[in-house]
Amino acid sequence: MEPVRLFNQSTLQIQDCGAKGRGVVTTVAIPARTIIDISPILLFPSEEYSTHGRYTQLDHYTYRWKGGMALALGLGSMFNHSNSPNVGFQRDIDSGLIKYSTLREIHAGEELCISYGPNLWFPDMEDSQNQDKNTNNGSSGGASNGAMSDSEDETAESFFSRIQFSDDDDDDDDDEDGNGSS
Ligand SMILES: C[S@@+](CC[C@H](N)C(=O)[O-])C[C@H]1O[C@@H](n2cnc3c(N)ncnc32)[C@H](O)[C@@H]1O
Repeated sequence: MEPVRLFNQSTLQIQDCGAKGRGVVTTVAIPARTIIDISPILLFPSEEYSTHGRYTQLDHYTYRWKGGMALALGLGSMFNHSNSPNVGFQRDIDSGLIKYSTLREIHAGEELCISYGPNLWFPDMEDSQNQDKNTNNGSSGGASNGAMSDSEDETAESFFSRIQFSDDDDDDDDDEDGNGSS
């Protein structure tokens, strides 16, 4: 593999994003179509993932990948979901990397979000109905909310089909538009 230059992330920070848990926020404005991060991945072969990984915290963090499931190391695991994402991603299967780029101009202080696709496994806190519920219940929500129990009875097959991050080498252009659903 050729050496890959990574990015200085001094203008991005991880912070508490309320009911969504931690998220990535920019401290400066970023122009559209700017690469903001390149995350190397750790590949879990399909069998290992279906036997072990899916029963762990990885269940919240992995991307579909050729031959299994991939954990993005670094920022790639920290982007929350939005139905109107401001960041797209493109997988480089051969190099084991995911490249993240802005889809539009982003203002200082904005959270950077990708689209996980249509089949979310948690109540989307960007959805105003869920925000209301969260406020009314006084629930903290976030990465460990009860939504995961909804998937406990799923088969491995349905589990793999509900994970949003893009599944197909040929749909990288879609990913760039933030619509990299399976
Ligand atoms: C890849 S992790 C993102 C980082 C995570 N927020 C954290 O604190 O580690 C995905 C998890 O973040 C939470 N999440 C992401 N986007 C969300 C959203 N729009 N609404 C509610 N929860 C969200 C969910 O719990 C999901 O399983």
